[in-house]
Amino acid sequence: MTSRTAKDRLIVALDMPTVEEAQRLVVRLGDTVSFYKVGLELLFAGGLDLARSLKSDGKKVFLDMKLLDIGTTVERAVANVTEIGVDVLTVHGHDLKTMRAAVAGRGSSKLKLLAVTVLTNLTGDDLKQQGSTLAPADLVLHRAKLARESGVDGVIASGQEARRIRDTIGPGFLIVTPGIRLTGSSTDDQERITTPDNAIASGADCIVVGRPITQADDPKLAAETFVNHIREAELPG
Ligand SMILES: O=C(O)c1cc(=O)[nH]c(=O)n1[C@@H]1O[C@H](COP(=O)(O)O)[C@@H](O)[C@H]1O
Repeated sequence: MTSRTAKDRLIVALDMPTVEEAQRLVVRLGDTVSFYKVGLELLFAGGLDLARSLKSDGKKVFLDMKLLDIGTTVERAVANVTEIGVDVLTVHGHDLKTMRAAVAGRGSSKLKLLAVTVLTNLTGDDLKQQGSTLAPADLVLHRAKLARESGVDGVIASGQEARRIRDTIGPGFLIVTPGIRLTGSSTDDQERITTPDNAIASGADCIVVGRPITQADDPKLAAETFVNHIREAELPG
């Protein structure tokens, strides 16, 4: 996650119903994509085996489990995840206990832990329903500070919040941003979206892209387009 070629900064979310479909997509994407996210949908359809096989093919793998439970359970679950040999794991960033338990469970392994701040499909009204009086950007920043304090490696947030997180917390703290869309494309069920260019220019380390690539007529071309946007955003000035 520390390498910073434009290609390594694109994480493709393999949100697909079956491992076979995901494998076909990985073959089509070939060398264009080096980093994959395996999340809840695929995890309940044999996704862990796919995660292992992606690792043995030299890809980076992000296991998106969004863990949230009592500390003992989180700690032991994360300890078991370290045995799988993936690169990144998500936990919820709601409280210090969960994140500290994840850090304890990671032990001395190289597993990177990312805390999910406020899901990118949520708005201020959704937060009010949850009983929070904070605006999404303020709650994200609050949770990013907790995440820093807990010892996890970084956060998942919208690109809209990346600049504030980077300015407040500084370098060396990972910011990974889903909810990425090219200008004019469908937002699907996402709310706090940004373009890849804006996310990278705002200090994001990596962007997560699912449907704009997985459901594109030409997924390889779509992935190349996102890598090009990252590259352009990296250019000085
Ligand atoms: O943890 C995540 O990866 C995540 C957090 C978040 O706040 N928002 C979010 O969309 N995601 C994931 O990022 C991916 C976004 O997919 P698309 O909207 O299809 O690009 C999905 O796999 C989501 O599960």
